[in-house]
Amino acid sequence: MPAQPLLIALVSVQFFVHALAWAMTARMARRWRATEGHFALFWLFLAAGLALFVPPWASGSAPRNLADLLIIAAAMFEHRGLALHWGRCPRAAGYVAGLAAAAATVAASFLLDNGHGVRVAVVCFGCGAMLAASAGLMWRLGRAATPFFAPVAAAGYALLAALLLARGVQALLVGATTKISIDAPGHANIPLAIAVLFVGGLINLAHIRLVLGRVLHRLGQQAKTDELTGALNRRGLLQELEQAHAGALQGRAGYALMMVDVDHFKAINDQHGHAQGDQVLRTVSASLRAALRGDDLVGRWGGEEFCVLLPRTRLADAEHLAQRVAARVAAPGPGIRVTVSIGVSEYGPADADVQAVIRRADDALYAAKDAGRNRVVVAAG
Ligand SMILES: Nc1nc2c(ncn2[C@@H]2O[C@H](COP(=O)(O)OP(=O)(O)OP(=O)(O)O)[C@@H](O)[C@H]2O)c(=O)[nH]1
Repeated sequence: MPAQPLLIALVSVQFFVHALAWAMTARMARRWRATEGHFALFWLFLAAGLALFVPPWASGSAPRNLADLLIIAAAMFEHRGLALHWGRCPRAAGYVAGLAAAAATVAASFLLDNGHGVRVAVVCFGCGAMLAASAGLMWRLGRAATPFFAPVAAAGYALLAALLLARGVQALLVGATTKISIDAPGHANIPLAIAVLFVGGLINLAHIRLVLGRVLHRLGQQAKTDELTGALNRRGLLQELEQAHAGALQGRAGYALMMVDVDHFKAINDQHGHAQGDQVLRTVSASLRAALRGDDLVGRWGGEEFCVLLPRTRLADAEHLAQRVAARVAAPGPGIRVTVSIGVSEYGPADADVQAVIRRADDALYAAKDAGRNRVVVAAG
């Protein structure tokens, strides 16, 4: 197969993959609604711009100038779509000003008939600036999600931007042929075509991996969060408890536990309805978090029962915290007034696993219920 059709076919495939990557990652990250308009406009402007390079328009100077502006506009929509995807919303005014400056330059060069160098430079600078902005965006925004792939995407965008900017400077210095053929011998567009092909592929892969990282992170968070209260669910808290226990067994600091149960919750449901009961659970969960310290972890153990992990805490301090929690929940407020019973236990070196510590806190909780509720009972060590 001759080189030119092969390269054109490969570059087209690259653009197609880019479209697929965009649509797929936007859907995965639930950013499709925010970006689909930009996606459509990117392809519309790109297709219209590229169409103007095809006969019968290909030979005219005016269509070529229009094509350049359409391609710059496409690059702008690509960049803004990317920014919206990552939760940024750049002001439209900046793009409009950039496009207006490009249009003015192209129009001036067209009127003054001062050659094609300016035209090529404008399209290279316009698209290069957008790619450089995308590089900055990927660097800043993606870094926190998946450290390796964000710099890869940023470097890909930066490389393409540098190539385009260099091509623009070259066009200004030595002029540019109107011929866009990508395999004409010695033609300056060959490195650009190859860069689009390979670096574009790399960017797409990095972007897919970045979005996957975010989606997996979100799913991981969801898997250990209780939907009703926003606290950890039983699985999430158990993971934390097992980690704390393993650390304590290895000689790191111990921990204490609180089992917190809402008193007479069935009666609250019966009197006020299930929705009000749900609201009580949210309020109790929020009160627990508000009464505790930054690294204490609250989880919903099931039904109306909560479990709290108190890292690096001795029994006496845990009891004090439990009293504070009980007082806070029982404090008068706008909603239904409830009280809680709390059982407290502490890790001991004889506890082979975390279940032993949980069992002691549970027994203490039952003792609090038996003793009349609305109280704190501390498990014997
Ligand atoms: N609204 C609501 N109710 C729930 C939820 N999960 C469990 N429950 C209800 O919580 C009630 C728990 O009742 P019991 O186990 O008898 O406990 P209690 O009434 O709090 O009694 P004591 O714990 O002995 O003070 C049951 O009626 C469950 O249906 C929930 O997610 N939302």
